Amino acid sequence: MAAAEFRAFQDYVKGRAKAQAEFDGKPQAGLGPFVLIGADRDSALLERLALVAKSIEGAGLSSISHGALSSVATTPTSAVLICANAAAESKEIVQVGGTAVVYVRSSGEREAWACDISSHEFEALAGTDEQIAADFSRLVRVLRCPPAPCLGPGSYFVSLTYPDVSQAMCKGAEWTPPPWVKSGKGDRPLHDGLEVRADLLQSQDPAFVLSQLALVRRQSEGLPIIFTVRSRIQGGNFPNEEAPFWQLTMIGLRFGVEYVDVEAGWSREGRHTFLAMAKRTHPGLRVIGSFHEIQRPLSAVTDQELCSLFTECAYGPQGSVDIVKVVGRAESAQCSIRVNQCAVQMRPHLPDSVNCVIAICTTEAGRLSRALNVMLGPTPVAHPSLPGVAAPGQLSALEIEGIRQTLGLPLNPFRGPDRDIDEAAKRQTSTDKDFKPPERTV
Ligand SMILES: O=C1C[C@@](O)(C(=O)O)C[C@@H](O)[C@@H]1O
Repeated sequence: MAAAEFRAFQDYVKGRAKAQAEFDGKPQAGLGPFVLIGADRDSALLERLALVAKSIEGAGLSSISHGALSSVATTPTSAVLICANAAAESKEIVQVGGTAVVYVRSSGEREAWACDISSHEFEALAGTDEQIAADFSRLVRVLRCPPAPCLGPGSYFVSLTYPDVSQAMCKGAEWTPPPWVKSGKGDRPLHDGLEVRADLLQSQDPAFVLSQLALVRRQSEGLPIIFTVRSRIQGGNFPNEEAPFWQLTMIGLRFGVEYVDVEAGWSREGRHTFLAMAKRTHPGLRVIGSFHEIQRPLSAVTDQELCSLFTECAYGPQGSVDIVKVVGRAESAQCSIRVNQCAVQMRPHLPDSVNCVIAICTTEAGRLSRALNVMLGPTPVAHPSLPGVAAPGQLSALEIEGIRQTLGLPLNPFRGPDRDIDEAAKRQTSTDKDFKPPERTV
């Protein structure tokens, strides 16, 4: 990691430094120049991508210069600085706050020197110039532009459960979006976001995770990526240890995901430090503050405890959490109603930065909560073509709309009639899928 803030956070995670970053609510203020590094053989690619970065409205990049890494300190913050083959250079760049150093490469081996001195990484997957430019623009926007409108009520994001997403994506010249992205009619994307559950991937090796993210972004039809690392105690498959969680979450930032999920079960100090760093260096990033209260049934959680979970999810530097998500474990339909009511009650007391709330329950008894959540915030969903559901009781968007219809609730008022939810889901339901809960540790 090269940018000063990234290095400081890595040191913090390794226990070598105290939390120090403060976030002043003006994330743009700390941005430095935008640096592209890469091997000599990729210099034409670097030149092309510098032009792409410069053309992005709102990114504040008005010129391109060429030079050595050591010239970063004197490069204007409005410049894209191209440093081809910076291998032999000093690491002075680590001292320059707010500077994004993007390691650009065409497919192939990652070079250790470039990984070491970069804060971000862009692999240009095979494809047309337009496809590569579209992928790169997304990284630039997260790093330089204000965030896109936040996912909100009525929207659905699919929780991907592939151990390897290449199972669902063709790697050939003609990239075909999978059915959880594009409807049979092919007019508009079916969902509003794609959640990459890094803990469910077959490997958490940085190179593998980065390549999975690159595939998803290429196939996403512009849908934002939500990057999640869920530990076992939180209903996922990752160890219940905080430092490895931050390290893997940093891989999501390194790639340039649009949303990151931060579980409120981790230490306040860790969350505060991470959020301060992440929001300062990624003005386009959105944060979902989550809590999974699933080790005990909701009947064992008092109203006061349940309400305070919403507040805890919003904890962080001012303005840093965009969405609050509380997940409980239901034993009856009553639990769904309770979690929903609690969300409605707490909503006005959350910080202004919180755009919306997600309040759902796991288990089959909790399905009602998913149908009710449609009015509160984005709803995580399954899809029949995925290998399984991400949580017990998770439903597809079509199933959720079906429940609303059956119960006589207003059909999703945020989705126009032109928005086909899913043809494939009419043939098979997500409930046919097996869910193998990770082993319980408590
Ligand atoms: O937090 C959530 C909610 C979820 O656990 C569910 O119950 O649908 C599924 C997860 O993938 C997601 O990150």
